[in-house]
Amino acid sequence: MKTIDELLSEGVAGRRVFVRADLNVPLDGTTITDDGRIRAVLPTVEALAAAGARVVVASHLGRPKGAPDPAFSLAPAAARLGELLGADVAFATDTVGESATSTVAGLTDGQVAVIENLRFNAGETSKDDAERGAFADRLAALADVYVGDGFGAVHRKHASVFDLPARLPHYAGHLIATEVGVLKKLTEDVKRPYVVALGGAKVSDKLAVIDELLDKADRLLIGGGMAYTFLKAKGYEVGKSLLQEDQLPAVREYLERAEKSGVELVLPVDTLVSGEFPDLKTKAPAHPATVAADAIPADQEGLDIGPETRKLYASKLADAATVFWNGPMGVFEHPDYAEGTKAVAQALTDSRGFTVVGGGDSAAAVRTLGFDEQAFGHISTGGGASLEYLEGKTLPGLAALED
Ligand SMILES: Nc1ncnc2c1ncn2[C@@H]1O[C@H](COP(=O)(O)OP(=O)(O)OP(=O)(O)O)[C@@H](O)[C@H]1O
Ligand SMILES: O=C(O)[C@H](O)COP(=O)(O)O
Repeated sequence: MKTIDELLSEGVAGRRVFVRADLNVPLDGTTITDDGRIRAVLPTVEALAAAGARVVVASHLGRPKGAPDPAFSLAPAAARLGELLGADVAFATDTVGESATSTVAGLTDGQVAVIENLRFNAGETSKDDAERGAFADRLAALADVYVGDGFGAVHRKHASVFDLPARLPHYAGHLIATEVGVLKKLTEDVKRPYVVALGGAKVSDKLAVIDELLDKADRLLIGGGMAYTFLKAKGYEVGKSLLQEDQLPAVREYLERAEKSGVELVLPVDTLVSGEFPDLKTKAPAHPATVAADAIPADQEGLDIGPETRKLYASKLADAATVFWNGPMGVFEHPDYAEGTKAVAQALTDSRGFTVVGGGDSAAAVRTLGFDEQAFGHISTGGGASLEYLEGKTLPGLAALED
């Protein structure tokens, strides 16, 4: 894999460089609540701009349905990138149309532009190779060189991640190089006990990872939206909680395998529940109840791990030599459901082992809940991406950067 350092030594002045970043930041309306993913790509963008490149930054944001949707505009991220760079950043209001073409044509050496959310075009995420390829062709027309630096999206076989680098000379940016360097340590010579804590809401994406982790980790702690499919698989009622019904047979198999192989698969013993999802805007008090994990009422939804589980998980993390954590333990964006995530973050900061936090929301949680980033071994910008890397899978966005 060639890196940006090689590109810089070849010289980039006057060349149009397409930087595929992951600017998928959490938003409250148009306000960015955590800009970690924008900061993470700064070294690459700054180095290219300083070397006189005409930098075209592109990303997805959220999951719009293949057409423009103002709620998912990248405009706030472009503005924040400009603030962090201390420079004007041009913004194209489309991806490959008139605005993008003229914005890129108008760049002078050392200037930076951001184009609109790549997922406003159905070709970006299409499963059809030809449709993705056609979009990649149009993106390729905007640049001379490709730099992959959107680590959080390298597990996606999407046009800008997988097909575009095949069409241009391609290099890995600083963020991807750093992320891969750290995560490699967890696949090669991992110090034990190795404990993995999993939570979050992308349950269908992430349940499959457990299959592999059962062979690699010594202990798995399950929280967040992920937990309820496990509780259901054990025969408990989970009410209105997040549930991945179609994966119940697989989860039952995981429980059996863990039992046989001696891997500790630890599930919540209690949970905070409510009849309704909390208001994340007003943050009005939610008054959750605490119930045992096998006593979730039919009309209630589990929204955080409970106090006994917090203590249990802290104790299971205390002796870890290596910890990987992805996915908040609850709906941490609301203060009434943040304690589970805080307890796990605290246990990691107290740990003397090597600790890695992965994921857009997990990293945002650590920062917005007031933890010191320096107290963690590494904070990865990718959740799904880092999990799939740890699984040993070939990630499309990394494979595409190979020579
Ligand atoms: N019990 C729950 N019910 C519903 N949502 C939950 C629950 N627990 C956590 N969440 C939500 O999970 C979301 C984060 O999940 P997600 O899987 O996207 O993690 P992530 O760290 O961002 O990883 P990635 O980078 O792969 O997206 C948060 O917005 C949080 O509110
Ligand atoms: O938040 C993430 O994990 C990345 O930005 C990828 O987003 P996605 O899960 O919508 O592809």
